Amino acid sequence: MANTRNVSRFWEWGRKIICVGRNYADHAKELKNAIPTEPVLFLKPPSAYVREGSPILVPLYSSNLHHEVELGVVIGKGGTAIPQADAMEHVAGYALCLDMTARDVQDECKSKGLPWTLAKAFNTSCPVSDFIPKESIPDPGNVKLWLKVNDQLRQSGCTSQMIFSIPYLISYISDFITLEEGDLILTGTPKGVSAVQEHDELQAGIEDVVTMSFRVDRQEQ
Ligand SMILES: O=C([O-])CC(=O)C(=O)O
Ligand SMILES: [Mg+2]
Repeated sequence: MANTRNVSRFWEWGRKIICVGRNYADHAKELKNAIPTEPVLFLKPPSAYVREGSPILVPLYSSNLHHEVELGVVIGKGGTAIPQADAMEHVAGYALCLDMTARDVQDECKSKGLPWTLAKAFNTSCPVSDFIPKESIPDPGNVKLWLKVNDQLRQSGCTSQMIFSIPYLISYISDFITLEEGDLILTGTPKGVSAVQEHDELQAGIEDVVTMSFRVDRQEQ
């Protein structure tokens, strides 16, 4: 069994954040991306974490910062080439996460064939909830996620819509990138992504499990 106690403050561990993109067909379509035939991966550094009480900062170089609500999977036991059948033994728990994305920068990177680093990995690009012990989400393949901006519902989806399941993702990622205790996997966002502005209030939740809220500020010059 994974040791859930150790990683309950996983954001302080300095471990990697592995993000899966285009894992919901409805979101891939809204951004006019093809439905992937294998997982699309990118990384955020641990400096991207932000916790409730601190604001999400719009980077100086972006004028189109988007929210993406996602289920995060916290790794409790590391491994390489983890078989799908064993994958859930490596999970300590979950977190509600936002994959904040400078969409204008990402669009430019995409058109130039450049990596998404400044679009996805800037400071405060990964707001996270408290740690959610594994037992609190018995079926991570069927949880409802939602996000509101200033009390207006923008995203509402269910992890049952994921193209690649959590066990598949853990197995796939660990073939190439060794997973370590305290790593976080962001499993992709459902449709409804949209822009946020300075002074907006974001509220997000996993139905019946957790809610969190963040204020948006502009980064100081
Ligand atoms: O930027 C994107 O659209 C890819 C992504 O992170 C997601 O689908 O969650
Ligand atoms: Mg995302």
